[in-house]
Amino acid sequence: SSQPYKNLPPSPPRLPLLGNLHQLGSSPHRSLQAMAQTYGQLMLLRLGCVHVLVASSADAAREIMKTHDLIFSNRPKLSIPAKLSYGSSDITFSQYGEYWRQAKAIAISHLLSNKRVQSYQQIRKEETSLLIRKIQETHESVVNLSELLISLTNNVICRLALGRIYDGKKFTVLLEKFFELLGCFSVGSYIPSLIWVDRLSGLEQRADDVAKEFDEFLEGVIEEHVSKNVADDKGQDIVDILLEIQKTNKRGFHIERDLIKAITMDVFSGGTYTTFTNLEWAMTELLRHPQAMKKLQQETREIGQGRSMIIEDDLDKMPYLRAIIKEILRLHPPLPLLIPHESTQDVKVLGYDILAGTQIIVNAWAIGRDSSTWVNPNEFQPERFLNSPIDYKGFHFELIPFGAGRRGCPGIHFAMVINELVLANLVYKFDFALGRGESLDMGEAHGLTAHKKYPLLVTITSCK
Ligand code: HEM
Repeated sequence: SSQPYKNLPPSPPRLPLLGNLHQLGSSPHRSLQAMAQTYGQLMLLRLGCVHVLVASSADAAREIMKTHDLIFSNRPKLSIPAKLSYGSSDITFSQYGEYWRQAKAIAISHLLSNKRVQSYQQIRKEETSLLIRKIQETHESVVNLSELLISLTNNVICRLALGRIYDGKKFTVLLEKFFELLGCFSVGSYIPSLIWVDRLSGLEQRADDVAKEFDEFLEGVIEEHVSKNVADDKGQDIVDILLEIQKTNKRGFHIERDLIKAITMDVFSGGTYTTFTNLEWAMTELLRHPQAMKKLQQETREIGQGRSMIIEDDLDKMPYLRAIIKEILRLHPPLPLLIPHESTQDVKVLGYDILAGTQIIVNAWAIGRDSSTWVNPNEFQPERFLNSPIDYKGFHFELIPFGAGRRGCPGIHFAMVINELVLANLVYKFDFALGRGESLDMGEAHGLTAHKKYPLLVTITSCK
């Protein structure tokens, strides 16, 4: 090739123009895992015109997100996400640099800090009781748990971010369209000469339309905050905090209105479907594994002592709950391929030369199921975490559902308190059986997050 003196990672054979694109299939994390079994923990693909390095082992991930973290902290320019993030001027899709550093620092120290997350306790409690009440009061014999969980996560995020619930059909449909587009494959991002395919298919137009509609919605939300007509929560929501930082300019970093809107969108795009996906798979695996369900119920019922609800202070005393959540994140990371990174310099990784401008995909899904690290990697065995120091916070590279290093997820604590609280309460309050006709299909939907393809339908057999 054009770099004969370089020691490039192994590459599968490729087609002209497409490269390896046609091999990704509808479940890229699975196809890439299979390819890595032949080509190794670091392999170099060509997706259209783009060189893509795929990391499929904990060692390879550690090299990328720790040893050479700085070099790999850029994001590739992706045309559809750019349209949905004010031209990549948010945290998630912005290029590595001072702007991103400032924006991320705001998220970490002002919006998603432990103290801030703590301050939202009441909202989580209210929304969890509402979920319980909805289940108690349902007249249906079969409950669509997926629908209830998505509505819970949307409501919690809406209240924390925007100060009140926007649950009208219009907003729900807008969010759905937004996620669908984020997960869409854009041909033009990989084969620029085929950008017309995205135009012809209407993909670009749809992204522009959704971006515009979201922008108008967020403008309305900001106006409402500026004129202080927020109906619901008295505490400060994320829009309030951002407006205050803008006004006082206390970080010495001027916040444009677009950044306020872009960060608010990050909270939705980063926080809703991921959180929901985690809860949905947790309930699904528990229904498939009645022993684990029983053990978790016992744990919550011993701690709950017949009180009306599990509260956040109880969660620390529930090691089995935590083990279950880790096991779910290992088997079903909501973003199986994380979010792509990009290298900014030539660098040597595990003996291979990686060129500047290479796109990086870390297969967190495959790493979580790597048989050289995990015993019975495809089995749901939460006990494996009971006496194990392994955590998901980005220090143990065998379990990286939130990524790691500079680009790692800033919302881990924010998401996990919701998930622990909701899961603990669901199993504390109810006994479940599978809904009629539900055979627990384990299929994954295609798109941004690998949530369940079909909704989880359950029957409530008793209520405490
Ligand atoms: C179970 C829930 C969640 C999962 C599994 C998850 C996972 C991830 C992953 C895999 C990344 C990319 C890491 C990388 O590039 O290496 C990420 C980034 C990010 N997440 Fe999360 N996330 C979750 C919840 C949240 C929440 C609740 C928020 C905000 C309220 C959030 C905000 C973000 C942001 C802003 C980024 C971009 C960071 C950057 O590019 O510097 N996430 N998340």
